Amino acid sequence: MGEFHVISTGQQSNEQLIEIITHIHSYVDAIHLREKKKTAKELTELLSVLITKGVPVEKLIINDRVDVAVVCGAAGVQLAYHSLNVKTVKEHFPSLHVGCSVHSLEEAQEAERDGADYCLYGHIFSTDCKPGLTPRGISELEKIIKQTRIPVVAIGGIKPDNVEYVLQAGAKGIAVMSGVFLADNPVAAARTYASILRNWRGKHESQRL
Ligand SMILES: Cc1nc(C(=O)O)sc1CCOP(=O)(O)O
Repeated sequence: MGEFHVISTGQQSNEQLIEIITHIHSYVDAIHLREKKKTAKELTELLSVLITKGVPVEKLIINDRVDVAVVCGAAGVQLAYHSLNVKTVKEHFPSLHVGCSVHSLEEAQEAERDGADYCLYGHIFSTDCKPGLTPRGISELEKIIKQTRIPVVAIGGIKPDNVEYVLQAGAKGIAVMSGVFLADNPVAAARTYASILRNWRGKHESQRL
């Protein structure tokens, strides 16, 4: 409970990403490199520098590029509808942590059947990253969580003041893009989310004792 995923925007240079990620990795549980415009070569160079600078491979998740994830020893991949399918990736790379991006109950259940380790479901709240699309909202999130057995991480418009709602709905965690990578101060932003998640975990773990 209370996992913190951050997702790169695809709008930043390797230098900017290195600067941000080397300063925030200790506050987060997973760093998704969602760099659709970067070549395999640019991505592997980025990963190589991040790893050399001490970013743990266990936290590195590569969006879509199974080849890059495997070659660089990243912990996982995040697959979308246009990616290799979850089942194929799991068959070939059983030790790779596989997340699947889903937008409906049917897709979440399919991801589960195919062996995904978790799914990212969104977008929950309105976000500039999905202009013109209606957000799915908390009650849909809750419905999906109740009807799937794999962990559901909530994405889309997650800001410090709405984190609690998605956790209350039963999400395994949150995934944040602009709230961290496009913040004026990404380190302070990451620290803020991490602190909210830590408080939430503290409160809920003590309630279970
Ligand atoms: C990358 C992505 N996927 C989504 C989905 O619904 O699958 S929403 C999204 C963007 C999330 O950005 P922000 O945290 O800035 O709202």
